[in-house]
Amino acid sequence: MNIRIINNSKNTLPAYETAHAAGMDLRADLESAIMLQPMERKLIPTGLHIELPEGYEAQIRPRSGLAYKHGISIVNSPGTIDADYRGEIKVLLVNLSTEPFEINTGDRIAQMVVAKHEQVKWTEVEVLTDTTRGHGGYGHTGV
Ligand SMILES: O=c1ccn([C@H]2C[C@H](O)[C@@H](COP(=O)(O)OP(=O)(O)OP(=O)(O)O)O2)c(=O)[nH]1
Ligand SMILES: [Mg+2]
Repeated sequence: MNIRIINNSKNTLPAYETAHAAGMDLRADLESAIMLQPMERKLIPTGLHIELPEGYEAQIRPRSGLAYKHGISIVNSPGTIDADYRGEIKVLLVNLSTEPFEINTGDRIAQMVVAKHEQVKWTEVEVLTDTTRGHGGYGHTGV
């Protein structure tokens, strides 16, 4: 599918790194390098604006390599880009390690998965259909 995009950064457009990748890597769009101190969070600009079709969302997810090697994650993971959002896509990074982490413009900081979603209409009732699970949850089948 084609999606309209504005790229106000000097970075290449987000791209799938392998043939069947689900996510496109997003790159930081910065005027100068940023340091993320331990437990600090910062909203990182990408310079990108997109026009998703109705019925689609984009999810902003952490990259496992950055998470494993440097403790870099996303506070609101997965971030949600709504189809009617026209603002700049930003990534809310957090440094969960004990070492400062430097981010430079062009660094691949997150990945974006475009997915279909439903919008539901509620049918309000007094009783829900019974199931074997019922109210069981939070490990009620064992750990
Ligand atoms: O990681 C993110 C999450 C959100 N957004 C943008 C796109 C999204 O459509 C909008 C609103 O996000 P969300 O609904 O998660 O935030 P909110 O706190 O509910 O704000 P709003 O009241 O604007 O919906 O912010 C981003 O750029 N990056
Ligand atoms: Mg919202």
